[in-house]
Amino acid sequence: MFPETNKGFSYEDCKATSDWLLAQTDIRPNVGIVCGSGLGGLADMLKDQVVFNYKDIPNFPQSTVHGHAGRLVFGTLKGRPCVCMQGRFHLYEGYPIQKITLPMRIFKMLGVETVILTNAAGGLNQDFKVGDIMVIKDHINMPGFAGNNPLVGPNDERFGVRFPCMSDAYDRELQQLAVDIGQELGYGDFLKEGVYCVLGGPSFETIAECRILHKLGADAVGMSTVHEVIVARHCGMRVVALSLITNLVVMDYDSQEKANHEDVLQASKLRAGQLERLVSTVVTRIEPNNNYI
Ligand SMILES: O=P(O)(O)O[C@@H]1C[C@H](O)[C@@H](CO)O1
Ligand SMILES: Nc1nc2[nH]cnc2c(=O)[nH]1
Repeated sequence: MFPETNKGFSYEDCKATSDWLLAQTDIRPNVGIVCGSGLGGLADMLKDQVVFNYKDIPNFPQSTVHGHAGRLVFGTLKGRPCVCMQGRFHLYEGYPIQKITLPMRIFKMLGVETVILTNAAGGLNQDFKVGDIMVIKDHINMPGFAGNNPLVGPNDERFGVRFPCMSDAYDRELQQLAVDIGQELGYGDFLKEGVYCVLGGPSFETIAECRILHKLGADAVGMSTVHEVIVARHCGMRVVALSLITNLVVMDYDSQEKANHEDVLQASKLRAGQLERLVSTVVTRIEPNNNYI
C-alpha cells in the first residue's frame, strides 16, 4: 500500500539500534540533545563520554554537512545522564525524511524523556539581530504542506497515534524554564521567542520567499528541527528548541547581503558558548521525574 521509501524503519529496526548502543554504555540518558550547525560544542560539555561515530551505528545515516561532526555522544552533564547528536541530518542531504528523524525514535528507546534541539536560523523578524537566541514557541512545517511529513507511511502504534496533536509541540513549561534561565544568565538583551519555519533547502531563500514567510508569521527560517520535533512528539517525548539567529534574511532588493553557510558557521561561534551554558543549565534543572527545579 505504501511505497518502499515511505516505510521507514520498523520498531524492531529501531530496537536493534538502541539495544546495540545500550550494550556498549552504562549511561541511561533521560535527556537527548541535538546540535545545530556550528553548535557541536554542546557535546563537548558532557563528562564521562562514550562516543559512537554515526558510520558505526547500525541503521544510522552519515553526516555530510560541514559543521556537523557525525558523532553520538553519551555522557553526563552535572551528573545528569544525556545523549547528544553532534551533527544532525537534513532533508537536502537526500535521505528519506523517515531516515533523518530515526534518531528521535532511538532516543525514545534509550529512555530519553526530554529532547533539547538547537539550530542555526535566518532572522525574519525585523526586531531580531545576529546573535539572538530564539526560544521556539511554534513552527510552520512548509514541506509538510506538500505532504512531506516524517509520519507519512504505515503507523506503528507502539511509537504513537496515527494523528498526533501538534498544537502543544513545544512544551510550555520548558519554554518558560529556558526563558527564565536566559534571564538569570543575563541574556535578556538577546533572548527572543518566536515561530520557526522549516524549508527543504539547501538553497537559501529568495527575497520574495522571505517576504512571504514574514507575512505568514514566521520569525526565523531554517532547514531542520521541525521533522525531529514531529517524531519526538509522536512518541511522547517533551521538546524544547532554540534557534541561534546567525544571519538576517534579505528582504530588500537594494541589499547587497548574501546568505552563505560559512557566515552561518562563523556567526554561530559568537554565541555558541552562551547557548551551551543555557542548554546545560536547562538540563540540570530537569528532574528525572519530569519536574523542574
Ligand atoms: O542543522 P541546522 O538547522 O542548524 O543547519 C542550518 C540549516 C542548514 O543546514 C545550514 C545553513 O547554513 O545551517
Ligand atoms: N533556510 C535558512 N536556513 C538557515 N540557516 C541559517 N541561516 C539560514 C537562512 O537564512 N535560511
